[in-house]
Amino acid sequence: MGLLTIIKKQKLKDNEIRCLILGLDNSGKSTIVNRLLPKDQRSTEITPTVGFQIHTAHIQDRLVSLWDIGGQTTLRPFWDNYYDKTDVLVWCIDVSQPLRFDESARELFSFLQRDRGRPGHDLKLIVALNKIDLLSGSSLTTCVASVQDDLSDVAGAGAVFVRCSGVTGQGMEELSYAMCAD
Ligand SMILES: Nc1nc2c(ncn2[C@@H]2O[C@H](COP(=O)(O)OP(=O)(O)OP(=O)(O)O)[C@@H](O)[C@H]2O)c(=O)[nH]1
Ligand SMILES: [Mg+2]
Repeated sequence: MGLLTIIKKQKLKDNEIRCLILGLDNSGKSTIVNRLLPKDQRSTEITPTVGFQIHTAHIQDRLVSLWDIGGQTTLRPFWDNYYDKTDVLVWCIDVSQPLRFDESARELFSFLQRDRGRPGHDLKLIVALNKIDLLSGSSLTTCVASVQDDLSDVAGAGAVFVRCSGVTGQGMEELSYAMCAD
């Protein structure tokens, strides 16, 4: 391999972001990841993730590896394995399911227990308030306020909240920007 090729590869690597997408089952993680991919690489059908899937995409001029891990109860003990090398954690939550907000907050808390010094330092935490297309008007306002209330203490002051819909694509630009902004 020539020196130029090595330098080019290193540059690409330096610019790479490792993004971990976690959250409860059915919150829409894989649907969001699918939306972040170029149109010709998107799946037409998303099924519950058993284990994990890794995709790589150019987002906002950065090379991003997207680690999409299944959220079913039996898979959650394995989440820890992915924490260490993560640059950006996208915590996905279904805003249309207020009955699961507590469970989501508890799981995020427990996950961050691994190393609470990281968020806001070498780990960017983004909370994706997904499925906003299922709510409108005052119910959307109420649910978003409630979920932010439940999660903001756990997520910490530096966390960024983005409203989005993996199905309609609303808010995906903001999510991409939040993932890649310095
Ligand atoms: N209306 C609506 N439905 C969504 C949205 N995002 C995901 N869904 C639906 O929610 C269901 C679950 O989506 P997935 O992307 O498989 O959820 P997941 O979080 O990856 O689930 P696990 O892999 O089991 O952890 C699917 O039927 C999706 O079509 C959204 O923004 N709006
Ligand atoms: Mg999935």
